[in-house]
Amino acid sequence: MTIPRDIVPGSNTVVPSTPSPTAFFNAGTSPSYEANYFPAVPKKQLKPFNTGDIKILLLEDVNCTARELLQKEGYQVEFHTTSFRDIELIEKIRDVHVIGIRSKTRLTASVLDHAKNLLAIGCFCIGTNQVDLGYAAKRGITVFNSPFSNSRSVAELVIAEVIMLARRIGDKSMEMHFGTWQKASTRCCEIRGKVLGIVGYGHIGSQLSVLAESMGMSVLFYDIIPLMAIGKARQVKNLSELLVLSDFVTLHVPETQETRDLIGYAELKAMKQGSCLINASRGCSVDLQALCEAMRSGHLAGAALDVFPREPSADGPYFNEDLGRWVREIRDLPNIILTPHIGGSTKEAQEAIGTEVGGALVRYINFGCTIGAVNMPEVTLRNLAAPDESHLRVIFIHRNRPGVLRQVNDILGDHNVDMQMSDSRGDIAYMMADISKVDLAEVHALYNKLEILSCKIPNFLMSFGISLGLSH
Ligand SMILES: NC(=O)C1=CN([C@@H]2O[C@H](COP(=O)(O)OP(=O)(O)OC[C@H]3O[C@@H](n4cnc5c(N)ncnc54)[C@H](O)[C@@H]3O)[C@@H](O)[C@H]2O)C=CC1
Ligand SMILES: O=C(O)CCC(=O)C(=O)O
Repeated sequence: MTIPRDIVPGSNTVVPSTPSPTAFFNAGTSPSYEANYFPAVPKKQLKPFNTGDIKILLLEDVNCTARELLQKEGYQVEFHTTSFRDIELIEKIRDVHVIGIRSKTRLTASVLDHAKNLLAIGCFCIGTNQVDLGYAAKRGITVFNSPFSNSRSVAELVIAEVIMLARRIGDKSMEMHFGTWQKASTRCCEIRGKVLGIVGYGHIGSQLSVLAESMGMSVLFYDIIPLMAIGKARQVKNLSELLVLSDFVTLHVPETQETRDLIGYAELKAMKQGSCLINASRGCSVDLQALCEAMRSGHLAGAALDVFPREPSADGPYFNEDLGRWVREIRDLPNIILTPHIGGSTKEAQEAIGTEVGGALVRYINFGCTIGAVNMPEVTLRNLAAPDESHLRVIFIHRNRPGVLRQVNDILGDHNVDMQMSDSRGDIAYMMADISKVDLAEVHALYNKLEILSCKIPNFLMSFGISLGLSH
């Protein structure tokens, strides 16, 4: 078993520091980012570890606000504009401590098994369906996302699409690009007075509801939970009722077992003759074969798709049959707006996401704070103030079993436990404690005692705090 290096050469600070699954920090404050969060406390100067040793891999063109924020902390940041497929991803993820992705990179259990040092995953988006959240938690890997920074952008795209479909703008524009002046506007209508049916009335659905009403539409929504309707919107009892009554149906549900093929043959048949379908949630929610048939038969007048069951991993001429036979069929249909998963891709949204997720990662890496995590209990402690040099922050991620805290506190008990917080989420519990009167020489012993507790999350390589300490 390895033990943590405890002294930064030339300084008197404790190094083993990162929070997975047993880690130690000098409790205190971080150089830059943290100042915004705990401004009132006279800060104890903290250098919890050599931030230059932290390796961060950012994929899928994560916004530069995040890159800058992470670089400013001194981390090593490797940046790529694309996502990677499994083999390449496995190579890349092997040694990094943090990976930042958007919606395309699939972090399955088998990929995560190769990530020997991984502490945290930043999903720079809303959806987290691309990550095996449960498995990550079992491995002590904390996952963060940005729950609503791009909601408005998606809602605005959808409202634009409602108008474009009503006026068949996609086709008109295409004709003009090919040199055809065709002024006929049969089957074009205003959206005022039409019914918008929203499936999933969460952040995006409810924002869209406000926009749609302000443009004179009537809004119905269906959600699996009872929700307060905004304005004059009305919640309907079931999906069928919504489908029968709506002129435009738009999906804003997460990817789950229940939302897979939510709209198939039967649902499309139930939709009003001449109505339109919009999907900017996840591709697997609509059976595309059924949609193509409904469009070809004229039952549906139009559709807008921003998401697809399979999407290319890089930009380029890849929206072709390699993704599936449905691509050809869809590309050939009239009045269908196709966009490359850009619902959340605005300057405002991406900057906000970069700052939010980047910030959450910094707080986690530097302080073990899990606020904003989607697969771990949310735990934080206030900072210790100057000038006490003998404080240590202990993070212990463990299985949620009776008696664990007693064991842990037996070990910490020779010191003063200034602050402690513990919370659990399912089978995983997260304990953070700030202890004082710790001699640096005692850190190894403390670490070793915690390390052998059977309830600790098994970590095949003893994780980052340790390997960082001893590997060089
Ligand atoms: N196209 C794009 O670029 C983007 C797509 N998205 C997708 O949109 C989804 C929704 O985003 P938010 O509104 O922020 O999520 P949210 O979590 O705020 O709302 C989702 C709503 O769907 C409801 N829901 C869940 N299962 C349902 C079901 N079977 N039937 C009806 N309602 C159901 C939930 O109760 C909740 O109210 C995300 O999960 C993501 O996949 C999000 C952002 C950008
Ligand atoms: O912008 C992206 O890459 C993904 C947006 C999205 O689908 C999400 O936020 O869930």
